[in-house]
Amino acid sequence: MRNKILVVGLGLIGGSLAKAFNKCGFEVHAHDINQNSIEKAIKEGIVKEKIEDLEDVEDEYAFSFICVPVLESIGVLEKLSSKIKKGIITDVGSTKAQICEFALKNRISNFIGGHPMAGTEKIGYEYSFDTLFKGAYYFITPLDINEKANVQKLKELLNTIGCRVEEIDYSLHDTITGVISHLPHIVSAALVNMLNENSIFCKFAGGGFKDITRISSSSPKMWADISFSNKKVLLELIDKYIDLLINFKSNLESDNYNDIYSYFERAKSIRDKIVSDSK
Ligand SMILES: NC(=O)C1=CN([C@@H]2O[C@H](COP(=O)(O)OP(=O)(O)OC[C@H]3O[C@@H](n4cnc5c(N)ncnc54)[C@H](O)[C@@H]3O)[C@@H](O)[C@H]2O)C=CC1
Ligand SMILES: O=C(O)C(=O)Cc1ccc(O)cc1
Repeated sequence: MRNKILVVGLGLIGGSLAKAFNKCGFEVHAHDINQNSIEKAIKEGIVKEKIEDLEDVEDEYAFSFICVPVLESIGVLEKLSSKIKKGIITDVGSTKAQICEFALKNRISNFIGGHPMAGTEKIGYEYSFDTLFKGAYYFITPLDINEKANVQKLKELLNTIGCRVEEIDYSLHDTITGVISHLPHIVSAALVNMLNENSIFCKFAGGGFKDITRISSSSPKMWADISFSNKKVLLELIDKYIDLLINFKSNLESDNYNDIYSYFERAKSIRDKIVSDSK
């Protein structure tokens, strides 16, 4: 049991975890509704066993990772928690309040929420790679019902694949990721949605446009799920964002050069600091 890991959802994140754990000597079993990714992973020697149906899961895993889109995660947790009683169940979902509140309500004390702050705009196992989490922040959101020893075990596992683990309250997590990840995806998609596929705008879209819109090539299912799962936070953030634009618009209308200058100056200084601090 000590070296067995189950991955449910063998896409970009599940596949990258499977590859990283396999490299560290763990035996990985996997379940996915898409058989192609599992078969490829078995051929590559990344996954040892395919789990056809979650009803058949044995209580033999030290860790089970739920790596499906967030609105699917609770259903998977419900099934897994009826089978896995000894090992730790965790997830990688981009939102944490919904699943943690489900675990609290149902007293699933072996569930610890998680979220790697690493990824790409690509979808599926074929784009997964074993070093995705190396040096990346990885949030975990322990609950009062969790055993401290289990939280420690999860941290140690994540450290072995190179993650910088940060413990955080699940609700604060959703506010932070709303600001730095979820709202930017909505804005990025809005900029692209201002064009239409054949327009002359697309022809001339250059480096800057491609930089700010790279993430709009991400999975629509994943981002629709995240939007609904973090609805309350996002509704507030969208209002704040609209206020910023309205303020910019009114400064432009009234030829207020100084405030328009300050808008860009403030953004440059914050952005430059983010980049230099992360070096
Ligand atoms: N893509 C990214 O950059 C990041 C994603 N996440 C989170 O990771 C999770 C997975 O995302 P990705 O790996 O990017 O998506 P993905 O689309 O590459 O992989 C998801 C996999 O889950 C499978 N799946 C879907 N529903 C299922 C179900 N009910 N039962 C079993 N398998 C099911 C799909 O067939 C697919 O193989 C999401 O919750 C997302 O919020 C977290 C950090 C970064
Ligand atoms: O491609 C990118 O830069 C991302 O934004 C990756 C990402 C997507 C979702 C997450 O919850 C965390 C990271």
